[in-house]
Amino acid sequence: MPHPYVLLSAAVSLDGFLDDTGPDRLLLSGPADFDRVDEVRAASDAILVGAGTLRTDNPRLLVNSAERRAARVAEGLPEYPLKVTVTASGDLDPDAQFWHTGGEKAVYTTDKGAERLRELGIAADVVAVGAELEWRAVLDHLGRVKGVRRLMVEGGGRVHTQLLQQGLADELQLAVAPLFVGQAQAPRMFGSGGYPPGRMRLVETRPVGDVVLMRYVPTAPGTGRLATAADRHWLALACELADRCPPSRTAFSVGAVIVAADGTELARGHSREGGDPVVHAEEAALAKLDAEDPRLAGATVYSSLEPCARRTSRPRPCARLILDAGVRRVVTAWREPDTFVAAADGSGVLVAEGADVVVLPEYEARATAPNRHLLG
Ligand SMILES: NC(=O)C1=CN([C@@H]2O[C@H](COP(=O)(O)OP(=O)(O)OC[C@H]3O[C@@H](n4cnc5c(N)ncnc54)[C@H](OP(=O)(O)O)[C@@H]3O)[C@@H](O)[C@H]2O)C=CC1
Ligand SMILES: Nc1c(N[C@@H]2O[C@H](COP(=O)(O)O)[C@@H](O)[C@H]2O)[nH]c(=O)[nH]c1=O
Repeated sequence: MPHPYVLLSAAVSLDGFLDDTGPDRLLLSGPADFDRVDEVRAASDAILVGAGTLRTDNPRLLVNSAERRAARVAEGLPEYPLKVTVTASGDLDPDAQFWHTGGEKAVYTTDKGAERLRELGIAADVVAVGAELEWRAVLDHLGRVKGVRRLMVEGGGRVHTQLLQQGLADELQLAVAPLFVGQAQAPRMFGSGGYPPGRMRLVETRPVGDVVLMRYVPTAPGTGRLATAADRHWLALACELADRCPPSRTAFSVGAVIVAADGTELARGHSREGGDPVVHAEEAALAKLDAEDPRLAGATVYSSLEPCARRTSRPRPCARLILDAGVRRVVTAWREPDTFVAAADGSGVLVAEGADVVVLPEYEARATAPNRHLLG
C-alpha cells in the first residue's frame, strides 16, 4: 500500500496564527466549521496531531456525530478513525484525553522516545522509526502496515510546516477565521524555511458560517528520485489524458504532461492527438513548446507509460526527444512491455544520460486501463 493521501487541516486567524498565547485552545472555527471538520474526520482512516498539540490542546479527536459514526460502522469501518501522534521526546502525558477516548491509537517516535513512552506506561501502539523521526517512514508505515489510505493532519504548526516543505501534503484545507490574534509569540500556521516553489492550485473556496474554507493542492514537481504529492497529482492527470486517445489495436494509449519546476503546466498531450495516427503523448506535448524554452531544463515530464527507447513509426523515440529538449526528470506509472517493440523501455536511455526516472507503480492499473485490449 502506498503513502496515504495526506490532507492538512487547520483554522487560522486573519493575521496567520493557529492559536493565541493563553492557556485555553483558541476557537477559530465556528459551529458550522467544527461540524465540517467532523465530516472530514469521519471520511478519514486516521487523524494525526503533533505532540505539541497534544500537550497544548489535550484534544480528543473524535467523530462527534453519532450518525457519521454509525455510517462508518455500516461501511465496515471502525467507529472512530485511528488516532496518531508523533513525538521525538516521548514526553507525553499518560492522562491526556487522546489515550482514553475513541478507538485505536498509534504513536510514531524515535528509539529514545519509545523508551520514554514505555517508562510512562503509555498503552498504545508505539512505532519507533529509528534515531530520527522521518516523515516518509511514518507515512510508509501508516500506508503499508496500518492500511491508512486517507490521513487527516490536524496540526500543529510544526507538523504542517514539515509536511508541506517536504512535498508530502496532498491537500491543504485552511479555514480563515474573521479575527486577529496580534501576539508575536503565538503559534503561526507555517514556519520559515524552504517551501516548494510557485503557486499552489486553488480547488475550492466555500463560506462555512463566518469562516472561509480554502482548499489548495500542491503543484511544484519534486526533485531527483523522490516522489512528492504533486508528482502523484500530475501523474494522475497524465493517466486521465490517456483515456482521451482515439482507440487503436496497434498502439498504446498514453497521456503526458510537462510541468515547470514552479508547478506551471507547460504542455500536455496524448497518443494520436490532432489526427496524427502515430504521434506519441510526450512527442505531442513537446511539439507545443518552443525548443528554446528555458523552463524545459528544470521541468518534469509525466507520462502514463514510460517514454519509448525505440519505435517503428518515427526515427526519434520519446526518450531521445525528452533528452534533446533538455528535460532531466521523468515520472511514469508503467514500464513498457514488449507488446509492439522489443526493449522499448526508455528508462535506461534516460538514466544513462543523467535524467532521474521515478516509477510510481500505484498508478500502473490506471495507466494500463485504456490499453487492456492490447495486453492479452
Ligand atoms: N487552529 C488550528 O486548527 C490548530 C491549532 N493548533 C495549535 O498549534 C499549537 C501547537 O503547534 P506546535 O507547537 O507547532 O506543535 P505540533 O503539534 O506541530 O507538534 C510538534 C511536536 O511534534 C513532534 N514532532 C513533529 N515533527 C517531528 C519530527 N519530524 N521529528 C520529531 N518530532 C516531531 C515533536 O514532539 P516532541 O516535542 O514530543 O519531541 C514536536 O515538538 C497549539 O497552540 C495548538 O493549539 C494545533 C492544531 C490545529
Ligand atoms: N482550534 C481549532 C482546531 N484545533 C484542532 O482541533 C483539535 C481539538 O479536537 P477535539 O478535542 O476533538 O475537539 C485540536 O487539537 C486541534 O488539532 N481545529 C479547527 O478546525 N478549528 C479550530 O478553531
